[in-house]
Amino acid sequence: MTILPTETHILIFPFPAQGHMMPLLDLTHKLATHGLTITILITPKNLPFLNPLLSLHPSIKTLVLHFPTHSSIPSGVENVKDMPSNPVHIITMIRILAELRDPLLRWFKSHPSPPVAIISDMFLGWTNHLARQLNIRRIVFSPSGAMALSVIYSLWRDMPKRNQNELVSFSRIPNSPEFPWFQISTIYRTYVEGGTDSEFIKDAFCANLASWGLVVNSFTELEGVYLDHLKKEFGHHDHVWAVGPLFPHPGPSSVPVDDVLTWLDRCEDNKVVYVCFGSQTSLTNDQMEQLASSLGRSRVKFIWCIREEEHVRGYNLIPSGFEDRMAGRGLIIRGWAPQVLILSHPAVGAFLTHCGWNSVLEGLAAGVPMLAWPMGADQFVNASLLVDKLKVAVRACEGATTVPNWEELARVIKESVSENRVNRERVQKLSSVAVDAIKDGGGSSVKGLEMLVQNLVKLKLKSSDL
Ligand SMILES: O=c1ccn([C@@H]2O[C@H](COP(=O)(O)OP(=O)(O)O[C@H]3O[C@H](CO)[C@@H](O)[C@H](O)[C@H]3O)[C@@H](O)[C@H]2O)c(=O)[nH]1
Repeated sequence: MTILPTETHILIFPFPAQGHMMPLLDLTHKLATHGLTITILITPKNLPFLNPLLSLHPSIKTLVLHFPTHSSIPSGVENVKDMPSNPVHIITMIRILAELRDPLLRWFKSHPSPPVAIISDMFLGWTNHLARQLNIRRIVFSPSGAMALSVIYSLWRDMPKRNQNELVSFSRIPNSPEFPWFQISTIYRTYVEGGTDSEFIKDAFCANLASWGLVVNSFTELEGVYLDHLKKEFGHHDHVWAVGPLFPHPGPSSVPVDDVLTWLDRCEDNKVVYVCFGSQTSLTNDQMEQLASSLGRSRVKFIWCIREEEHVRGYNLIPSGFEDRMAGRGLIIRGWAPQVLILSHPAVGAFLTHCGWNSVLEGLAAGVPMLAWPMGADQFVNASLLVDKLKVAVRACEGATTVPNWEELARVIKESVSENRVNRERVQKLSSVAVDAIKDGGGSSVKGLEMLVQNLVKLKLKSSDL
């Protein structure tokens, strides 16, 4: 019996944070291109994020479920981007989404041809329990890289405690990485044995490990050793698929995209520093002041994207008069910048980044050397991959609360666009490897995606046999 991809129905369940949603939506686009029948679970306020995807694939259905209410999430907020940048809020978001379990269960039970698998974000581990109850498969989607995911899994499985030398060692992971305690993800560091939220999160990560499959936004040529490690840890060797780099689809920008590109067109190649800390991170006003001083004194051209977070005082304040003083030399974007377009412009010579995994992949794919300022989550692991292993970045600063010294930062920024940059050639080589990985007709991630599709179609075949 042959099953067509269109007869295979899957449910996509993104976690509502830009850095998690956007790569999963690109994966969804690729799965739809392979002909699968897809439903995406979304809450009302996040629905507009699907517009670019739905206009490309009108056949994709949405399952819109009301966002659960919670005393610490203001009414109307349904996405991490609208919450203050604090890991506590992410934990609340992870916890509260589990309340969608019952409505989701009812939807499955009433659907004439329900999905045979759920592909859900790694922050939605509870969906594995639901999938078991429904006798279907759950596939974890990791928006983080394979090295970072190896560290995350290792933490929740082995539960290392804070020790005297403040160093956590991961001896089973290739190259035995070690990280100081403060660089370990806050979600793990704030774990309290027996605590309701903590035990829920622990159970969710263990459920990820027990899931049927794993899709990673990475590619073999970049993280092969860590992908192999995950395959061993995961137990199902052939159920780990690397499909990256995945990219965000063009969405709304806070400034006219043409204005930004025209501004860049007027700059010399490789001379502009692009500064952006992702969709969740805000700088304190002290950090803003030092960063502004270092950009100002370094005399480089720059684009600085600053997250808009109107409701939080003490953050994201641009020093008075700075913008006027920098007119012509620096472009400040408040809100959302067209990051992928900026990075791929030849004028951009360096990227000061918090090392969120999407930014890392976008910087690599564009062949732009990076200045690493990891702040939290998986970013210290990503920074160590970039700086120590791949040697395509240098350290600029580290820590969410660290106030950099402007002179030191100005020096690093200035050097990043100087003539004698050492790591530009290396990152440009990696860029072509990244592009090859997603090239039709043999790219490693294209093959990964095909294997994933085949496995999903086989699931339908098995369910039809029952
Ligand atoms: O003005 C902006 C700001 C961001 N982006 C895009 O937003 C994404 C940001 O993702 P990422 O760089 O990964 O940062 P975060 O938003 O901080 O992502 C969270 O999710 C990532 C994936 O798990 C983790 O690696 C990070 O540590 C975590 O903070 C990227 O695609 C950017 O291109 C824009 O297009 N314009």
